[in-house]
Amino acid sequence: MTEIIDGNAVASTLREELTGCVETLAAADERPTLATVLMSEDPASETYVSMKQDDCEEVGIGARDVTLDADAPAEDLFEVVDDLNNDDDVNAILVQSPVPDHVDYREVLERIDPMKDVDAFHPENVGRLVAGYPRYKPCTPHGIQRLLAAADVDTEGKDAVVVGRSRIVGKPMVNLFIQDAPGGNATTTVCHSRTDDLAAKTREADIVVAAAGVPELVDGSMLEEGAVVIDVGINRVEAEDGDGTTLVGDVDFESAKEKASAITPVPGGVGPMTRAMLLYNTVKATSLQTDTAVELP
Ligand SMILES: NC(=O)C1=CN([C@@H]2O[C@H](COP(=O)(O)OP(=O)(O)OC[C@H]3O[C@@H](n4cnc5c(N)ncnc54)[C@H](OP(=O)(O)O)[C@@H]3O)[C@@H](O)[C@H]2O)C=CC1
Ligand SMILES: Nc1nc(=O)c2c([nH]1)NC[C@@H]1CN(c3ccc(C(=O)N[C@@H](CCC(=O)O)C(=O)O)cc3)C=[N+]21
Repeated sequence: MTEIIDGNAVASTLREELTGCVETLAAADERPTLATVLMSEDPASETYVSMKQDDCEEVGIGARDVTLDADAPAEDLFEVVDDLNNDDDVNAILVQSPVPDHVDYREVLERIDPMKDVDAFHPENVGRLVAGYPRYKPCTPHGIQRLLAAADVDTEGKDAVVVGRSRIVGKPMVNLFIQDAPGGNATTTVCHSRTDDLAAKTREADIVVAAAGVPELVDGSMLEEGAVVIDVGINRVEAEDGDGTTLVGDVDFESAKEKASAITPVPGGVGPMTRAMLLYNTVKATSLQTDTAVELP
């Protein structure tokens, strides 16, 4: 039987556990606060940001939301980041990507206080991760590690193939998989758009993480029997019946399910875990900044 890994359930348990940490911090008068910054009129970005705010409310984390016009000057965004950096009531900052073309996202990321950088995209946090002593683990790959653990998948000694090498998913996933730490010690191959014969690579894998942004790129014919399949893709495509749009992953779920021993669905797989790990990092950030000990789940 193929296990369908329930990201909503794993995320919900984690949120419940984090509520206790938030209470501990609040009792010390240090209730965590996450600021999200949205500079986009993209409906998907608006949805994610509002979901993050609902999550915060559920676990008792304070939410600040800053919205900027997509055509505002880059300086406005820099100023918002500076103000949030200097605001002692804000523990965590997330600037939703993508930002408009006239804004250099790299400059934004370098400006965020690394202690408040709960995405873990600041070069200091990336460097720490690569060097093997992460402060914050990037939310999506960290969430994937938690999903694998919840499905009793031991990564040690396994062959993992990561499809995609982005800053947000592929690269940090590779870095977590190759750490000598729980959830790591996998022998890891990273594939991208110039990879020759992707199917030959994925067929060698015990664990496939698909994060290419290409609808249903990985299908059952590209998998070894018994592989564990993690679908990161969130692609809104036209519904097959021509009636509106529907969400599909980077994996062809139906054919992949026939081969996989365990697989994440879209929606309800990696997405909810990304959001839960953001709450986790916000709690961790608050604990680090205030020297208030919490037992992170
Ligand atoms: N569930 C979640 O929490 C999250 C989901 N996502 C989703 O995950 C997907 C990937 O996101 P993101 O990493 O930001 O995307 P990017 O577009 O930044 O990166 C995509 C990566 O996939 C590679 N790629 C593209 N086409 C192919 C192909 N045909 N074969 C092999 N590799 C390919 C690209 O290669 P190259 O570098 O050569 O261009 C690139 O490295 C998207 O659907 C996104 O919406 C993203 C973040 C969080
Ligand atoms: N600075 C920054 N940090 C991010 O972490 C970040 C970002 N920018 N930009 C965009 C991507 C994408 N991302 C998702 C988070 C949750 C879901 C999620 O919860 N998805 C639900 C369904 C969503 C829906 O219905 O549209 C699910 O998969 O079940 C999806 C995608 C975070 N991102």
